[in-house]
Amino acid sequence: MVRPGRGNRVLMQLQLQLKTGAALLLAVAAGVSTYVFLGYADAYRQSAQNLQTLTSYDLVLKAGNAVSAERAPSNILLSLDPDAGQAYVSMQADVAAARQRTDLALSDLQNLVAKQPHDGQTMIELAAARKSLAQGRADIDCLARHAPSDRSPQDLQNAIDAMIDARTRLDPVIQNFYGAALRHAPDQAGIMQGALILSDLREFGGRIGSMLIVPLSTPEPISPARRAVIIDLKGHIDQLHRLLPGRVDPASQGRDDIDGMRARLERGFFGHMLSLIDQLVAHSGSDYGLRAASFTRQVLPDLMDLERLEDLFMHRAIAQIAQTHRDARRQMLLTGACLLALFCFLVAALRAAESLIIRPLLLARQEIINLASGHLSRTPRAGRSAEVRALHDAIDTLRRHQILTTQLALERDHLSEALREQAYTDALTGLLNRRALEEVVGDLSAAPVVLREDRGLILLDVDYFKPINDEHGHVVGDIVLRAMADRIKDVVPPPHRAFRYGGEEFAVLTAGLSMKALCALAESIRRAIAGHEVLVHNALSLPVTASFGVARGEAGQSTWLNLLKAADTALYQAKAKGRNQLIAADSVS
Ligand SMILES: Nc1nc2c(ncn2[C@@H]2O[C@H](COP(=O)(O)OP(=O)(O)OP(=O)(O)O)[C@@H](O)[C@H]2O)c(=O)[nH]1
Repeated sequence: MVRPGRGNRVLMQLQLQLKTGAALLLAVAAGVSTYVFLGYADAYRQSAQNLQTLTSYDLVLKAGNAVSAERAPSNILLSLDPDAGQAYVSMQADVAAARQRTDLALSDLQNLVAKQPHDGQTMIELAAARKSLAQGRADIDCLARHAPSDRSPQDLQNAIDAMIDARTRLDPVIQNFYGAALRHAPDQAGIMQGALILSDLREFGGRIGSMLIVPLSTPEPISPARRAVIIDLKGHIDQLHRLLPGRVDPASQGRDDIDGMRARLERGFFGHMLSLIDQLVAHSGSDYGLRAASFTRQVLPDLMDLERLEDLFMHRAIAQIAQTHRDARRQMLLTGACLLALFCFLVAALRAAESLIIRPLLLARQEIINLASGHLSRTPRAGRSAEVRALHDAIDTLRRHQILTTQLALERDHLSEALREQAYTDALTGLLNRRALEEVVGDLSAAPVVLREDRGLILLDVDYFKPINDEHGHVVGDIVLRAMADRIKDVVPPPHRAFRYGGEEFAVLTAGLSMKALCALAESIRRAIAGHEVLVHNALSLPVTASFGVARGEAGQSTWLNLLKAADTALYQAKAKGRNQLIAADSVS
């Protein structure tokens, strides 16, 4: 039995399961991808912040170095005579260039501090540093305009101290940025600390040199106070030297990388410069053999090496963070792209499952239902996969079988109908036979059957038929019988029915006719028979008559047996009365 509702539900459930499965898969994938994506997004955001922090830290170190470095050309200028000509003018230009670099670095730093949420103290310290720097520069410019002999040692020292003070004012600013950088990029702490140490070494080395400018310029012995400062600074330098990271390999001294610079520092700053200072301190009070300008020029390359190494340190740290930043961005984009691709794949898979599986199954199911319901024509199909094609082949086989079965059933019905007709038809006349009448009347030997509706029965028998047979033969007799049947057929209208009752005897069974109408019908038959001779062939035509017995039974009162008896008796009477006439029986019980 076909159950369309259930089949539909199964397919709907399959569709729902597919969608639920895909949604679950997508949710899990989305969850995992989002987790990974957020991780990379966080790393991306963090690395961007770290990069910003390190860049800012680099900026503040550069500003500190610029302030420290500005002292070298200033110190040389203070040891030159304004009448020295080109050397003086050239050094003035160097000082101006150094000041420009310092101003630029400080402006960058100030802009940075203004943008970032640092405490107001940083701005105050920065302003104080600029103020000291301006003071130092004014003092230097003032002193530089006078002949060396007119420059008092104290004024010189004041100018140098103002420049040192400017750098000292920057220390808390640098510490602030260092602390922030450590918090944001703790994995770069070693490099950042190394850079800070180098910046401090640059400053302390510069300060020792500055402590010697006045004695070398005057020249005069190094005062105990200056000596104490120099010893203190050397102590700091020793401490920082021990903390300075990096492997010292003399073999790498010629290279420009971190190891090369580190090796050069050992030989230059920690070797040559500190030895030179020790020598000058040891010669205090005698001839130093060196003036301030040449001293400064000798130690300047060692100090600049400190700056270069610091640059290398910071560059490496920034490059590493920048790489992390790029990696995080790439991974973030990759994860996002994978998530999108997965989403598109699942949607496409769902759509494909719907068009390649669900829809073909639904259509195939409908086609099977149609076949089962007797609609044998092909319905629209979908799907090209081998499995669906196999299903369609199976449906086609089923259709062919259904068509064959239907044809066989039709043929069987036709055959049954033909057999049935044959069984109830008289072969000679084509009228219904006696068996057909008995089918209506029932078994007369059993209990009498009362009529369920008004019935009329006309029995007619051909008169003197035996002589026809005898005289002309049975073939002619058969022709006469067929002619009788044709005339009866012509006269008896449906739904009344005519039968060949046996031999040369016929019966007409009517329903719902009154006795008068019944007699009129019998009379019509009689006239149709008696009115024209039967044309056997061109040379022979035979006059034929028949006798009629007519009876009528009423529904619920008469029985079939009595109706037949009454009609038969009436026929007998008609024969007896001379034939070619009809006799109507009395009411039948
Ligand atoms: N040719 C032919 N003759 C048949 C057929 N069936 C019965 N007969 C003949 O019909 C004849 C009937 O004759 P009867 O019973 O003596 O009746 P009748 O000669 O018609 O005389 P009444 O009926 O008394 O007028 C018989 O000779 C049967 O052989 C048939 O199918 N074909």
